This record gives sequence, C-alpha cells and structure tokens, in this order.
Amino acid sequence: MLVTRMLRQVVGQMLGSPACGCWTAAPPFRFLATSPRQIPADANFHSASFSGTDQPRVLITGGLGQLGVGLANFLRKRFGKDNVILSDIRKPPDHIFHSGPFIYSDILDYKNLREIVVNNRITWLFHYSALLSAVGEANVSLARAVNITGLHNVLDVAAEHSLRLFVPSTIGAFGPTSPRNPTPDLCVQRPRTIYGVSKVHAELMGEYYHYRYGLDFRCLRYPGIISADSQPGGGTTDYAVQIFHDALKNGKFECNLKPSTRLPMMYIDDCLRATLEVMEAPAESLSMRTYNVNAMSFTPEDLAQEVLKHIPEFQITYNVDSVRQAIADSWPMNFDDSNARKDWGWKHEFDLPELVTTMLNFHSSDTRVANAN
Ligand SMILES: NC(=O)c1ccc[n+]([C@@H]2O[C@H](COP(=O)([O-])OP(=O)(O)OC[C@H]3O[C@@H](n4cnc5c(N)ncnc54)[C@H](O)[C@@H]3O)[C@@H](O)[C@H]2O)c1
Ligand SMILES: C[C@@H](O)[C@H](N)C(=O)O
Repeated sequence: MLVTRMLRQVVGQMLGSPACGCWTAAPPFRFLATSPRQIPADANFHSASFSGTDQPRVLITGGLGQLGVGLANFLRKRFGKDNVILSDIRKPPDHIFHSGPFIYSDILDYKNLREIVVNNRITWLFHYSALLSAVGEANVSLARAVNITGLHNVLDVAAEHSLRLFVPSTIGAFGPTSPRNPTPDLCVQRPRTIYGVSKVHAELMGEYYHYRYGLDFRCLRYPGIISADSQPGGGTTDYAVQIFHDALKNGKFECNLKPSTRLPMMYIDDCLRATLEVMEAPAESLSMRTYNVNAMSFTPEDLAQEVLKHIPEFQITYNVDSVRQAIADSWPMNFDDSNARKDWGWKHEFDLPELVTTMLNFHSSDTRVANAN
C-alpha cells in the first residue's frame, strides 16, 4: 500500500513536470534521514540559490592535481579571489596556499563536505578529485572509493544544497567496442578500466539526478589535457606533457606508448575555458548534460615531428608500457564534439603547432630562470 502510494506520488510529480523535462520529486534518501547530524542546533540558514547578478561561490575538490590550480586561477580572475575555494587532501605548496582560499576536504567524508558547502555558502562545485586511468589500475579499490563513493557524496551534497555541479568525464569513458574514429557523444560505452567505468557511472548518475531531482549537473568529456606548469597525476596521456620537459632538459624522451598511438588532446587553456563556458551556458541551450569536447588528435610520432621543428637535435625512443598501451588502444582516436560546438558555441584555440610552441616557450623560460639561479 505504502509503496503504491509513493509510486503514485512520484508519477503525479512526473506528469506535472516542468518544461525542462526534469521531474523534481523527493530528494535522494540521504536527505530524508532524520539523523540528528542533518540539522545542527546552531545552524545558520542561507539561501544556496543565487541570482544571475551574484558571483558564484565556488568549491573545487581534488584541486591540487594537474587541472585544479589552473582552474582556481582562471575562476578567481573572473569571480574574485575569495569566491573560489580550492580543496584537497594533500598539503598545498606555499605559493598555492597564499594565492587564495584553501581548505582540507576529503570527498569520502560526507559530513565534512556538507559543512564546507554550508559554511562557505557554496553555489558552484567543480568535482576534480579522482584517480586517473593508470594509477586507478594500480589501486582498484581506492579508485572505486574515490571515483564512485566520492561522487555519490558530491551528488547528494549538490542536490541537497541546489548547487550547480561540474564533473569532468574523459575519453576514457569509452572502450574497445565504441566507435573510435570518430567517437560521438552517444554510442556504446563499455570501458575496461576502473577509471572509465567510474566515469560512465558519474555521467549516468549526474544525468539521473538532473532528471530525477532537478540537479544542475554539467559534464564535459575531456581529452588528454596538456599543461605547462602542473604535473599529470598518473594517466595514459601523461607522455604528451612529459615530452616537453625532457626535450628541453635532455634533448631526448623515452615514450611509453607506441609511435602510432593516436589520442584526442587539448591544451589546458582551452580545457578551462570550455569548463567555464559550459557552466555559464543558459540551461535551455544544453540539449544534453554530458558533452564531448575536443581540440586536436595526434600520435607520439606527430608530436615528436613538431618538437623537432624547434629542437633539431631532439630524439625520441619507445619503451612501451603494456598497461598504458592497452588502455590507449581501447580509447577514441578522434573525438566528435559537434554537439558542444552547436549547442553552446565551443571552439578550441590551440592546435598542435600552437600547443608545441606554447609549451616549449614556457619551459625554456623556466629553464633559463633555473640556470640563472
Ligand atoms: N588531466 C587530464 O588529462 C584529464 C582528462 C580527462 C578528465 N580529467 C578529469 O579531470 C579531473 C582532474 O584531473 P587531474 O588531472 O587534475 O587529476 P589529478 O590526478 O592530477 O588530481 C586529482 C586530485 O584528487 C585528489 N584526491 C584524491 N583522493 C581524494 C579524496 N579522497 N578527497 C579529495 N581529493 C582527493 C588528489 O590529491 C589530487 O590532487 C579528474 O576528475 C579527471 O578524471 C582529467
Ligand atoms: C585522458 C584522461 O582521462 C587522463 N589524462 C588519463 O590519461 O587517464
């Protein structure tokens, strides 16, 4: 009887659904619990919603990795230093600690996460914590906890406090049975890494929370991201970052993927801009909640040829890592991001030649500073 009544209630809410197609029924069960920890006696209540004229109050989880610090700097320029809080479980280096608000946050600790969101009146959350593809295979149970349980905590907190939530997905959310050249937004997704499985789960759960509870979930599938001033955290595309350090420092590079391994890639400036653009896009322009975004696609051989134009003595050798190679062989070679371009005007700025020039310029000025000291 009770179940029938509940079902009737939900269906009733579905039928009366708003134009967006979401049926904002009851919130996830965690909020319905009457545990005393739900509402502290001394709680201060603030509205979590914000009008278009307010600046968002931003929290970035897993912010000390390859992408988070760059994202914080980028968003702070737009929304003000104090409106963007970086968080991680690691201790920040001095220059990051002094560059803006930093807070400890373990995404496996739901209560801590909720306290941070409430106490800081967070309205936008960028969920960057994750174990990437190669480190995930080396520690599956930790990857499962961080990438899946952590995501559940973030989704619940975001739905409970009406946050706009960005979760990055990846080319790794596809697998060997997906079309690889090019890979469209909607196709078979049967990845064979815990990283990929957890990212498909994140896409589906985020979209489910959007349609079921009205959560403003937005997700981009990033290609391999290449950055100059931050180190990658243990992925399959890391070679495309390391090659620039080694080319300038030693004039040579040992690549852990085969010369012909083609993967989609993007320079970090394009990645951060895409992320902000999709977060700022009017909801009605988003025909989907998870989009492929792309910039270029190249092999180690292509990249080495481009580096050679700047450093004629550069040498590349190959010592293939079988785990990374198997992963790369199952991922997209080219990414179809036409929906992002059509819906919210995505346009990349960096192709391979600009990428290589920018990376080498950055590292050569770095090397000059190091030599001068
Ligand atoms: N870098 C890329 O090429 C790329 C490509 C596609 C998608 N992405 C996605 O973008 C996001 C950021 O990537 P990244 O390259 O900066 O990753 P990264 O591995 O460099 O950083 C991840 C961060 O998560 C933190 N972390 C781990 N466990 C945590 C926990 N329990 N609580 C809080 N933080 C925890 C780590 O300390 C680390 O600083 C990830 O979700 C990743 O899947 C990255
Ligand atoms: C592609 C991406 O998700 C990450 N750089 C990895 O290789 O695991």
